[in-house]
Amino acid sequence: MTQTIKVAMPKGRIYKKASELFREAGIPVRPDVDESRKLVIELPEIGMEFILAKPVDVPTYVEYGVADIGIVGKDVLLEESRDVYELLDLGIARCRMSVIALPDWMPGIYQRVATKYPNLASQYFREQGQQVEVIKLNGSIELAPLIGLADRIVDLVETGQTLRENGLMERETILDITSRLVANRVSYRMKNAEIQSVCDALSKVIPVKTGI
Ligand SMILES: Nc1ncnc2c1ncn2[C@@H]1O[C@H](COP(=O)(O)OP(=O)(O)OP(=O)(O)O)[C@@H](O)[C@H]1O
Ligand SMILES: O=P(O)(O)OC[C@H]1O[C@H](OP(=O)(O)OP(=O)(O)O)[C@H](O)[C@@H]1O
Repeated sequence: MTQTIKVAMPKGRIYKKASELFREAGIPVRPDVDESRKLVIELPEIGMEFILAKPVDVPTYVEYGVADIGIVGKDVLLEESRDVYELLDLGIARCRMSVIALPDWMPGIYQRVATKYPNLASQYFREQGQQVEVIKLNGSIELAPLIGLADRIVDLVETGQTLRENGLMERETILDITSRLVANRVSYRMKNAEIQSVCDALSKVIPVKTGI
């Protein structure tokens, strides 16, 4: 007998691309989450259930096994350090994590860095031998150097539009990012055939890397 697979899907910007990928793989997830407030979507006809979560919480749901698999950006996966299996690079929501500053930024003795990713940023600057104070923010990170909260920021860059419109410069790239399919360790053993078949279906429709 096949068992139901619970999937933690990130709401927000990844949802559209991830749901498109599922539909291309023959799994009929609803294309748009904005029109409804329903957070659990059951698809008993194909033995799947979708949980719509805040992106940063996806690894938590998967680690605790309330979702068998989930979709999450590599940025969040590394920042959260949850105990999950990374199964597939889905090639969607491609961007990079970079160190960013105003054009006149100069290295100084006492430096502050603002970011949504305090763990990754602290590790990066430690490895670079740079002593910095990391300040955690939850969004609009590019504001921090503009209004004097921080000297530099660590944030995501996709098109570069946010940097251009705020007169900021990318100094170094830390990491290339895409969304990943992750699995709970126990589910991966107990529901292996079902998880593997989702994996196989998705891997056939992963977009080919173009550019950046
Ligand atoms: N500009 C971008 N281009 C491509 N991918 C991005 C971009 N910004 C974020 N991502 C990816 O999408 C994921 C979710 O983005 P983000 O954290 O901005 O969430 P959101 O969808 O806006 O929801 P929330 O703000 O509620 O967390 C990130 O973890 C990252 O992997
Ligand atoms: O290079 P771009 O194409 O301009 O994309 C980069 C921007 O996208 C993300 O912000 P998001 O839209 O998630 O807003 P927030 O982090 O400020 O909430 C990221 O934090 C950058 O600010």
